[in-house]
Amino acid sequence: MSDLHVYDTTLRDGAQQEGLNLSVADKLAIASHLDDLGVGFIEGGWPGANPKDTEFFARAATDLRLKNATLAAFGATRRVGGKAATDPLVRALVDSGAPVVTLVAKSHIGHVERALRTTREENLAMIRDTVSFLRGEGRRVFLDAEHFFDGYAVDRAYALEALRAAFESGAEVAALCDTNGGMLPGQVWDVVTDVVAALALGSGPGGGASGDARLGIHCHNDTGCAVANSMAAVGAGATHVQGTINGYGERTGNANLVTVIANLQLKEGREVMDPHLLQESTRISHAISEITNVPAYSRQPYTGASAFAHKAGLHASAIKVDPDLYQHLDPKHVGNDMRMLISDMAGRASIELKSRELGFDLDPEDEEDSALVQKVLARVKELELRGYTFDAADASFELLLRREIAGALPTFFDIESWRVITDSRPDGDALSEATVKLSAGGKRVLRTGEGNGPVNALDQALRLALATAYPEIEHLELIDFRVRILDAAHGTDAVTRVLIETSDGETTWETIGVAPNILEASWMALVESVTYGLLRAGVPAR
Ligand SMILES: CC(=O)SCCNC(=O)CCNC(=O)[C@H](O)C(C)(C)COP(=O)(O)OP(=O)(O)OC[C@H]1O[C@@H](n2cnc3c(N)ncnc32)[C@H](O)[C@@H]1OP(=O)(O)O
Ligand SMILES: CC(=O)C(=O)O
Repeated sequence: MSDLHVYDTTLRDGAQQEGLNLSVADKLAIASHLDDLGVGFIEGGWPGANPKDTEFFARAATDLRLKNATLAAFGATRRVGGKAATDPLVRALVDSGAPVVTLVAKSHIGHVERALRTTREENLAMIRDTVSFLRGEGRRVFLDAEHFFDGYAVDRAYALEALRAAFESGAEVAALCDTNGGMLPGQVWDVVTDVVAALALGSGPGGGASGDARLGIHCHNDTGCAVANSMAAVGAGATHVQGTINGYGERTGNANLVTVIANLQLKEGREVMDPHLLQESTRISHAISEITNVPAYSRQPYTGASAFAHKAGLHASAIKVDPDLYQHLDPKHVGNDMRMLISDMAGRASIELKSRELGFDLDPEDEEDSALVQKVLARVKELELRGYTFDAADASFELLLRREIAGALPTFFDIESWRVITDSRPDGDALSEATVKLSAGGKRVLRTGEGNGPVNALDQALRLALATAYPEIEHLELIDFRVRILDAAHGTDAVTRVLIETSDGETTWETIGVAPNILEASWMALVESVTYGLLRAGVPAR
């Protein structure tokens, strides 16, 4: 295994993302996932800065059993003119019990003079005093050299002096921070190369810094280069890399740690972590999205839902021969999957591969299968012209395919008719009432449902009508409903596209309906959603 430190700051810098607010329980749950992923260090927050972070460290001491990672507490150097030993925020770092303390310190002379409003000597004294004190308290100390790259451009000698002060006082790591995120990879490479030489680093164990000292990197993504900058720094000699899961962080975020690790390991051949743990990265990235309540970014490299999803027919036809022809690596390395998307850009190969993904092995050499593929393809193209979008409604595509394959789709129910009315009421609210007539379980059923809107009422009525024949329907929940008016420029020619997301508590699926009338489109998507739910549950037609 390589000697590179993998340092995660999701719980500290990640939590500085706009709209992200983690409870102590959330932080503990995320820390567990990070440990499962195999990161070396988990920065838990800033104890003393807010009660939540203080409590996190207190609870971590009793509730968190880390297998792989070491916990780090983040904080600042002591106050100007004070003493580390009596600084309450420095004391809180010790009291956190974390074995590692990461100190943010100024290395940019402009920040020393204008933000700290002190002298260059006092800033260096703050670094020395705080690092020495924490070392004396038995802590490993890492230093985050804030605004290092901008500071280096203004006064290289002073920026280096700040790092020397930290190392001479016993810091193990000095992480160069691109705090404003404005750097480009070439600049980072040049600066890190120079710092490694100037501080005579690179002669230590593992090709790292001399003695136990290491140079680290902490990048923000303001130029869209956080990952590339982190890679450049590691290439130039940094042996400690910081980042966050899903690239969370202040402003445009931090370097996405999974992307950095996967790049180093799978592209550059460095053994950063156990390959089995890397295979957990997609699952863990998504599990953490659930906790943060920030929707997973589908186009995220390696772990995104679309990272190995293929839409173009030409891609599919080559992938049929060998997936490597249109994929930069096997998604299994990061625990992701290849998926075929069906749309009007599909070709026969797309339909064949998607069918295989769904468990239907259609043989292109077989005349019947080939005709079926051609028919499905033609149907998809015709429907997409009318406003369907099957790449957002996988479940509806599966139903379309099954309708063409003899015996692949049971007839769960037959709709006779449906109707909705909406009443305005004296209290100002409007209430909708829907009536559905259908046959299921060998009986004709008529049910009425009420709802706060017409689609809600239709959903209720459909469920009531099916409940006796299919009690399994109780587990299905409509979780999202999206409407889009297409070709609105044509006024009355406009059609409505409705996408419905449904859950059975374990998984979710999307269905689609397209019609000139919004209620008709909604009804189509609802019927598809329920049909697919019954199919997934393995229920026989009754
Ligand atoms: C680059 C980064 O992202 S570093 C992480 C930043 N994270 C955060 O700021 C989140 C947590 N922060 C907080 O809760 C609060 O800002 C606290 C508790 C740390 C401080 O709060 P307050 O005492 O009210 O001070 P305030 O936030 O207004 O100002 C920060 C003070 O720290 C000083 N300071 C800034 N950097 C450092 C440093 N590296 N070392 C010592 N002091 C510093 C500032 O000069 C300022 O001093 P002043 O009060 O004499 O003006
Ligand atoms: C320390 C830190 O988060 C930064 O400089 O960006």
